[in-house]
Amino acid sequence: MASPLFELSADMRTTAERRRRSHRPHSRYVREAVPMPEPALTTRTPDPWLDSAPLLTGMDEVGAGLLDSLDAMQRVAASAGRGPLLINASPGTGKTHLLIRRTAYLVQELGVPARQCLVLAASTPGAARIRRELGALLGREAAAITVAEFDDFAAAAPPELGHLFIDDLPRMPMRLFRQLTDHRGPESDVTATGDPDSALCTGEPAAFAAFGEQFPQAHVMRLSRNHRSPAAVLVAASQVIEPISRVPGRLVQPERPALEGSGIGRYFAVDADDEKHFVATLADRLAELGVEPDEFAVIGPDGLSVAAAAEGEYRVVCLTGVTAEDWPNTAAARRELYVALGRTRDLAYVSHTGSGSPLLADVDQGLFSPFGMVPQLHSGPEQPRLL
Ligand SMILES: Nc1ncnc2c1ncn2[C@@H]1O[C@H](COP(=O)(O)OP(=O)(O)OP(=O)(O)O)[C@@H](O)[C@H]1O
Repeated sequence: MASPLFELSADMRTTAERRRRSHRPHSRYVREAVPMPEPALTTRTPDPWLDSAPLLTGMDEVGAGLLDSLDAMQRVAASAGRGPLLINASPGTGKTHLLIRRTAYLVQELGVPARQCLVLAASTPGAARIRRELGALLGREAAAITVAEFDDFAAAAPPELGHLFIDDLPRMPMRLFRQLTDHRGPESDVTATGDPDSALCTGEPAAFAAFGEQFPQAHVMRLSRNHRSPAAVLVAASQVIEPISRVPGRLVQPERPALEGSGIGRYFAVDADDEKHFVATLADRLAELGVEPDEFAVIGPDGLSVAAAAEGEYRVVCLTGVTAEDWPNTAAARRELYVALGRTRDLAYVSHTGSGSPLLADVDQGLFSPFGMVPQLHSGPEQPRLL
């Protein structure tokens, strides 16, 4: 049963009734007030080891300890031998998680000197995460590993020819890629990760494309198990990116537990004020359910940009202002929608006035839980038809 908290406010009901009354008699749609469904949140954080165990039979001796939290494909990639390696996989498949463990594994198990490792991340939070997790895995030895973000490193002196790890290669500026790789042979020790579909740049992500030319013998590995988002969000994100994907035919397998009612909430707002009211109501309800403010990302005119949100992952992502004007059917908007949905751990919402972005029409409508003033097919008397 829906909680009374999600009933529409009295003034919204009045607006709804006014609209219904003013509806033209031959119109096919009327709007019906639907209360917000109760947010479906996970209570359990998956245990990487238990969840991956059935697939790891026979592999449990490989990198025991350091690689325990990896699934089978991640473990194969993390423990690969020397030489160039490219992990091409979608958001939430654990590319960064894997890169960190590969670095630790090479240092601790294969004897690669820590001071010869250079790990580069696209952003400050990304570099901080890598530093923190390497510290937890390697202890004091981690301090000898250079971890930097692209922007800082671009200004620094060229590195020694050690093992190079690049997280989020599609975002690397081409000049930095050249600076780092021009003097390296085709069999150099370079591990890079990335999803070309997530690059918000216009045109091909140049450094990602150049990796294959610079290192033609690189092993390219794909990861299909998604450890971040629920199935409904993954399917919707795949349907949005599919027409323009740079990696056609990519498989995505959800690993997060499926929850009842865990579709994508779609709020049909009456106007801008109503949309703001919805976001505030949602924020209050999530707070009551124990969702911390930094676990709830509002993306839109009054919230984060997609690029800013792309640095993190959130239990709840709410995309506001998803209108035809602001989210037209363009490759850039499509990519942004794919990236934004991909930040979700538990629940995603989209909200808009009017009928919404045409990109939403590419998503299987059964994946949405519509609420607010939802258009309904009018079941009035049939119109006479010409024979
Ligand atoms: N094998 C695993 N078992 C359980 N959780 C995992 C596993 N691998 C990764 N995760 C978790 O899944 C989430 C996504 O991982 P991560 O951020 O490394 O993915 P990513 O592919 O780098 O994502 P993005 O491209 O969006 O930055 C994180 O919360 C991470 O802790």
